[in-house]
Amino acid sequence: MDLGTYSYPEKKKEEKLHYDVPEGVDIRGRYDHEFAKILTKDAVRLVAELQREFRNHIKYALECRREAKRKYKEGSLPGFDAATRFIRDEEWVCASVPPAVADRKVEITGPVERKMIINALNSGAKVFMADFEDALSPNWEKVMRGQVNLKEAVEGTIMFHDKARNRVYKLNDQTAKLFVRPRGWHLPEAHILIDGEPALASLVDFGLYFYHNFATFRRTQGAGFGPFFYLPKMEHSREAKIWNSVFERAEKEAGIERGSIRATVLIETLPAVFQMNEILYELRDHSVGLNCGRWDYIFSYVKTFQAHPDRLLPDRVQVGMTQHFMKSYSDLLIRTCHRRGVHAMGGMAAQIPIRDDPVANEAALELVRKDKLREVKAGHDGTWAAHPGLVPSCLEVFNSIMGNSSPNQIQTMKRHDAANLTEQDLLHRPVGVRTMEGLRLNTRVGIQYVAAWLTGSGSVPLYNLMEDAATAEISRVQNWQWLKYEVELNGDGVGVRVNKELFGRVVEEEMGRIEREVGKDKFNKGMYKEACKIFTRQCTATKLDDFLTLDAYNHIVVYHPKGSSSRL
Ligand SMILES: CC(=O)SCCNC(=O)CCNC(=O)[C@H](O)C(C)(C)COP(=O)(O)OP(=O)(O)OC[C@H]1O[C@@H](n2cnc3c(N)ncnc32)[C@H](O)[C@@H]1OP(=O)(O)O
Ligand SMILES: O=CC(=O)O
Ligand SMILES: [Mg+2]
Repeated sequence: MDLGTYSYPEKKKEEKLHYDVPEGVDIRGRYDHEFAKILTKDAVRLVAELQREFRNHIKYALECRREAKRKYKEGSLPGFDAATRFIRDEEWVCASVPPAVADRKVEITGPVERKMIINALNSGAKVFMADFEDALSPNWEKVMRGQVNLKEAVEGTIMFHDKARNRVYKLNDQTAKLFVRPRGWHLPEAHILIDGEPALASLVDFGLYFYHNFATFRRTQGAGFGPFFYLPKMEHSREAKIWNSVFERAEKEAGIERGSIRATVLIETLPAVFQMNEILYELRDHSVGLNCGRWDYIFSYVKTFQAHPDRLLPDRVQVGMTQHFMKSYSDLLIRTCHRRGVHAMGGMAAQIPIRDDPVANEAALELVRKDKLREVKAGHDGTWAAHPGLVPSCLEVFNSIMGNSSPNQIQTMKRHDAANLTEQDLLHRPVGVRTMEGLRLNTRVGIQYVAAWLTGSGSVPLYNLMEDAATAEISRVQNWQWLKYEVELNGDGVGVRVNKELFGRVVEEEMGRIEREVGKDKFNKGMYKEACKIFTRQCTATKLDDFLTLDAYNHIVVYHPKGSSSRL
């Protein structure tokens, strides 16, 4: 048994080896005999077929996003769509919840890394959301190893040998149920070319995982259903409709019943909050709820209102779930999901355990408990935990309100009171102040996150909080917006305005602080200077980049054989 260490083919041989792919497909990622077991001709054929069938729909959906953005930039506000009022008004429900995932009180999340997968599946959480998205830096090695790891996880054979600690990790008898989050529609997988174009990362992650695991998963985990997915960053129900068609196509290909695949959609963009019924409607045979992706939601609020200086956010730390627009979003999500018979999942508190400081650790845990108590009392059926150390507390809070034996509150917390939430509630201006420390923290966190991402870590602990692509995006777009409008830092009492000169000084000083904090050696060996360049450019660009990771992705693409050209 291979315990997580891989023997690579000799260099000379490696260059001659290549993946056996179907016509029209070219794989530019490094050859590895483990990856070749994932990139089989039939598995890649499914990905290629999905891409050929859906690429134009996806391109159109992305074009619609750009068109909506143009309107918001001209002053429009997102809102409910009059044309789909009938979907919101009529009574209908989604397909019933698969018994295997009726209870989702606590879901742990984490990147698709071997040790993390084993720890997460063993954590005592009901579900593990294995992430190719916010928590992963999607370089070729991570993405492909992630697929290898998930296959072994579904087969139940996954193991890891931590040689330094002489510790072997393997699965317990009882494990969490697996959900997989593929990357968003906007991201390419540059190492796979289909008909000369980069593959759509969502379809690569979905297609390869589905192909290799659907049969085993349905037998061992899903009790006849599955596989299960989380779907990120959608802005409109037309995007959910594409996913629904992708699922139907995959089910047909696999010869399994329609409605076997189930997915929870993250409501994590501002436009999508006005489309929750419509999204569930499109996916009604494949849905298993919605989730409050609070961090991307805040990012999306800034992005949507990038040209609305009257809607600037206060410091990032002040934009919590008790802000009126955030509370309204969570209440409406619960109301919508329960009316349609599916789970209303809560989101991620950013606090993580603080190992070396019991007092600070207890304070962090208390913040998490408070957040979870608010969620369960509001009617959420479950929540996310970033770390195994948080799972018992989250579970205890949910059980204390729901009772150990109730799997969810779908039928008991209808939240009729939230039916009257308006566009004004959902767009309510956030309250709070902006400070120099807010600007500094955004900068310090943003640069360190990008540095980690460039070296292969998509989720990192920074200042005792979990940081991932979604939280880092808030830091980036907030700096951009403050710079663009030269806002006054009104919380410090000194009335300083943010401009390029001030920002330049802040970047320099914060780079100095990072160097002191991480140490000269780590700083010099790391990618902090490159990260600083990327982050600073994005904060000061005239036009706001849609995603931090799109630009940064170009820095982690490695073609094989080396030197072959990029077609991104
Ligand atoms: C906005 C969103 O999209 S949220 C969802 C996406 N984000 C995430 O999924 C973040 C998930 N969390 C993490 O990645 C990690 O908890 C981090 C990076 C924040 C902190 O990780 P670490 O610094 O390794 O934490 P720490 O040192 O306390 O870990 C202790 C142990 O718990 C494990 N662990 C920590 N987090 C997780 C996790 N989420 N899943 C599984 N195991 C975990 C570690 O691997 C380590 O295991 P070991 O004792 O066997 O070696
Ligand atoms: O994906 C979750 C989020 O909060 O963003
Ligand atoms: Mg997100």
